[in-house]
Amino acid sequence: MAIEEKTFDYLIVGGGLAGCVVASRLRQARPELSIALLEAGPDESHNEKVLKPAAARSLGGTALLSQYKTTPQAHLDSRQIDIYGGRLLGGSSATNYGAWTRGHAEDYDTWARLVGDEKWSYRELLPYFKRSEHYHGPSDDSQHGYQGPIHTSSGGRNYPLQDIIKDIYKDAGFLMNSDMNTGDPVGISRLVESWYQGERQHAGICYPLQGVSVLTNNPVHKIIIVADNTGTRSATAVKLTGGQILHAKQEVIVCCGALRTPQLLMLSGIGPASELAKHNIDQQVDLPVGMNLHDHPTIPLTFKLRYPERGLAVGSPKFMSKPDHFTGNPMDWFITAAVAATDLGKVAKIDGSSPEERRPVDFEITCLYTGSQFGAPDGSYITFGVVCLSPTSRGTVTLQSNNAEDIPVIDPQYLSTERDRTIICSGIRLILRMMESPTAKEHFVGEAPSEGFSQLTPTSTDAEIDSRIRSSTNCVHHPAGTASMGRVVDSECRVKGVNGLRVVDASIVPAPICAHMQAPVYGIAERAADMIL
Ligand SMILES: Cc1cc2nc3c(=O)[nH]c(=O)nc-3n(C[C@H](O)[C@H](O)[C@H](O)COP(=O)(O)OP(=O)(O)OC[C@H]3O[C@@H](n4cnc5c(N)ncnc54)[C@H](O)[C@@H]3O)c2cc1C
Repeated sequence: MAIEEKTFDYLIVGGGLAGCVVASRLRQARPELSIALLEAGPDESHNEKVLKPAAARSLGGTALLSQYKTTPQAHLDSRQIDIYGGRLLGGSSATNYGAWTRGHAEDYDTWARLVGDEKWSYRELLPYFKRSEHYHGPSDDSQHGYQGPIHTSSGGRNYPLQDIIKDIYKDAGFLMNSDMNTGDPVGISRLVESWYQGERQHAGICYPLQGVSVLTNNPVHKIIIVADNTGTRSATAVKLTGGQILHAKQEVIVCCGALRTPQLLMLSGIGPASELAKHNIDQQVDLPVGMNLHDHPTIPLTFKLRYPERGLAVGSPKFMSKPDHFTGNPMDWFITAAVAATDLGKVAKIDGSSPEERRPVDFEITCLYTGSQFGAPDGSYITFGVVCLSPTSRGTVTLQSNNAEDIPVIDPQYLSTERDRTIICSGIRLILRMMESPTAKEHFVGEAPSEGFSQLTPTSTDAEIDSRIRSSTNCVHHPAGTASMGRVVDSECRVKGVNGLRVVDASIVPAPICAHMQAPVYGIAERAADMIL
């Protein structure tokens, strides 16, 4: 696309979830501003694969979903794990699975404490969470917004196994939580999604961009930083991979997501000296860019249905004949929980941590009414997932080369701490125990491992479970923390040591949030837009 204008008030780099929110809010509040939103990928907002939940499964393998591979993971049998990221207007909000969870109030209060600024506490962020959502659920003005751009709902779910799964969870002692998005997600809650009436709600279409110069298919290669004669550095422009330069009168705002934002900062000379030197990049500012990568690892466990002919899961003709089964994810309930104190005691003995160091949430159990480990789903299986929501493992994003189009080197160090391995192991043991209940036995035959694995049961040894963890853990694509607030940006999202440069996206989250990341990032971007204004 030929770009007519060369100078804008704001240059927003990355037209993903956060970039669209910031561009839209700045323009709505101050229509006189000239704003360019520079997105590496195309605008495919009305593509069926983006809009419809069933078609969205075929986004994999297309250019709209970048498939990043991690480095071989030492604690996962040296496997390279796939992490996906959307590369189109709307970013990962246009390619994600649509789960809408806010996390625990304590996550944000910890964040506020870490950076010494109450603005990031749950109480202070709440208006921004509310501002982003249009919740189609019970009325609770104290916790929810009903006029925001993103329609969220848990309605329309009519899956045949919903009561059975709920009963299994209740029999295990978990209490119902009627609304997991109030700052306390603990318990059994119904899935809330950003699929609404069978269509994806994503930032690229839900946040109006009229009046913003949306420049798609325009990857940015670097931010141009100039120093004045006092040594003060300022971001003044960006250089596109095609060589063109666009100037910013006020600010450059980087919103490229937790894998690409650190890459762009380093390509621009912001990062650790040793890393930049490897690629002959002159250092502008020494900041720990690319450190502190955190993500949520997960492991699937598939169970075989006793009566698949009843049409209980994806693939069975009876299940497939019901159109309302495809208006969102084929799942109903989440369990959100902390690991048992006894399990933490075991961790404390190994890593020297205090067993009293407890968090309100360590993991989540999901249950998808589908299973595909033997090829295409045939309606015979369902799949539980254990997601480690409060990992203590931290990894890095570093440079592969000094070309913005190359994929950075991603090393999340999944399950590198005893605590994280214990959390996953506890979740697996919980599922195995729950599936021994009389209700579960009536409906399921047992765990159905893929070829080459032995079946897990409640009597499986820790070594057997550990072996499964190493060979089957992957991730739910929630990377964050690589331009961490407090270390790389200040509590106003400004890059330390460079005027006119901010980061607003999942990169700034300093410590893991017990949530799927889109609702938090919408809140963060709303908060940041207000700050910039
Ligand atoms: C497959 C998948 C499933 C997920 N499922 C869920 C879920 O169910 N629930 C949930 O809450 N979260 C989910 N997530 C995570 C969630 O979508 C992300 O955490 C969130 O979108 C992050 O927002 P962001 O603004 O930080 O980055 P993104 O939304 O990823 O946006 C980054 C944007 O920057 C662009 N960009 C990158 N580099 C450049 C460059 N050099 N120049 C110009 N543009 C650039 C990219 O193309 C992209 O559009 C999922 C993510 C994926 C990928």
